[in-house]
Amino acid sequence: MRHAYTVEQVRSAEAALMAKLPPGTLMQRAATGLAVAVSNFLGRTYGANIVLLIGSGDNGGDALYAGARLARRGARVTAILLSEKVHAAGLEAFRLAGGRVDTSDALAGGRVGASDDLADADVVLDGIVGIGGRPGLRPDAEALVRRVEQHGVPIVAVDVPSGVDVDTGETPESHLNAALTVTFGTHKICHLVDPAATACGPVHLVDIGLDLPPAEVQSLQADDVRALYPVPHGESDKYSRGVLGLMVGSPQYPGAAVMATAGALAGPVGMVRYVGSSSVGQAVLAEYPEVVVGEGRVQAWAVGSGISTSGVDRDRFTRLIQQDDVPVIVDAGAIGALGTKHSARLVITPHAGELGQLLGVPRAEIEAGRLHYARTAAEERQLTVLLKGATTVVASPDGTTYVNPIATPWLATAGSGDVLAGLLGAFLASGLDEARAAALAAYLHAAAGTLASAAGPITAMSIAHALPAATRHLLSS
Ligand SMILES: NC(=O)C1=CN([C@@H]2O[C@H](COP(=O)(O)OP(=O)(O)OC[C@H]3O[C@@H](n4cnc5c(N)ncnc54)[C@H](OP(=O)(O)O)[C@@H]3O)[C@@H](O)[C@H]2O)[C@@H](O)CC1
Ligand SMILES: [K+]
Repeated sequence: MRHAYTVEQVRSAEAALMAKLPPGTLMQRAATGLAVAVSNFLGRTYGANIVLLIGSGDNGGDALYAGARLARRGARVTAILLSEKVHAAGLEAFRLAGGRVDTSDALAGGRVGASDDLADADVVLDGIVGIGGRPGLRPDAEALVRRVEQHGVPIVAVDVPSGVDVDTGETPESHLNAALTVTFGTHKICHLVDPAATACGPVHLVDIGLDLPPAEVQSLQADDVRALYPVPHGESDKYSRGVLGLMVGSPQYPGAAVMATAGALAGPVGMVRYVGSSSVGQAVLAEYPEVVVGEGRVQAWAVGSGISTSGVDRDRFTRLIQQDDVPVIVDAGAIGALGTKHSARLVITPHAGELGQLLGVPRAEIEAGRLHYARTAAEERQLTVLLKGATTVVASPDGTTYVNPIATPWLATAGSGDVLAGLLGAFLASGLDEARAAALAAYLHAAAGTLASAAGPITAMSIAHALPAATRHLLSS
């Protein structure tokens, strides 16, 4: 599991550890890990041209100490100071190691020399601001960063890409985009949550020995998927593996029922029941003869994919969400049919527009604050939210939050959400709790999309068809 923490949690863990160690130990651990990561990124150190952008805090201190190490190993390292006040001991160590300080009118924004340094750089280290910063780049920093981008020089962000909101993953102001982020002690929320997560690039974690409380945000990794996946055993039968009821698809969108069924049958479920109009039932049977069409006992329901809100059978839906023994996935049109009260355990699977409608918030605001709004909806409505998007967020009413680590823009294809609803239903019917079922489904759906897209553009059915191979690969690796 990958865990992410708030700045406050990181600061108090750092303070507790620093109290037990000689002064400066943590920064030296951070700087050593950073220098190694930069060397690995470059593939060489001797002779490399490295530029440091240095802000006023300890983030700049990390970069200066790492720069000193790289200079001692033969790199040509130049620091551009963005503040009159920088980490004094770090600057001294940097100078002693042979590091150069670019003084070319740096604070006034002229930067003739800085421009030359940047044009020749193999990499730029962003030590402008770390977890102590406010979102946004100041004009000086912004001008330099844009120049780095113009020269096409890759940026390694120290701890976090400067400008992002560390605790929310939001990017309300200008920020930089890193080719690699090297962070210390633990992941922070901006490393996992978009849009900031995209700005981080790959994230390399340097262990500095922090002792941390339970995490704010978690992200499943391949070994978690292996541990959680309900693999059938010798005593399993179709009922104990779980029966999923699908109330999805409509005469207008019969394909949604076929795609949700495809997703469900590629999951861990023992049996799928279809309940709905006979023409849609026939379409499902034509593709999947193993489906049982008609009423009967189920361990979970998936409702709403391929049904408009006006097409939802309100009486039936209200009864489903007022019982308390069978969890219900509420997708697409059914999200719009949700009232304020329910007794069943619910998982809603909106995209940003649907969540916006539910909360009365513009779609763009949801996109910019995905974590916040997923959590708000989960808490206010007392249900689990799987918010679809480039990075899928799962938030449950008790605060447990997962962020899907795999993003593939190819997943944005018609019917992809129907496959996901079916797959999620399969995990829920197999007995997993809502948050884990949603996190697993999002992970495998994205893994299957990634696998399928290796051969080019994908359709929803190709995602479903790649699910068994993606699952097999994960379970056997
Ligand atoms: N603590 C530890 O044990 C360890 C910490 N470590 C490292 O320390 C980092 C945190 O250091 P930190 O607390 O000094 O904060 P940091 O982010 O460098 O600077 C904050 C200052 O920047 C300024 N500023 C604010 N917003 C800004 C903006 N948008 N753009 C530009 N400037 C802005 C503002 O000062 P001002 O300029 O306003 O006077 C503010 O005071 C952490 O990320 C990690 O790298 C590691 O060594 C591991 C051990
Ligand atoms: K930084």
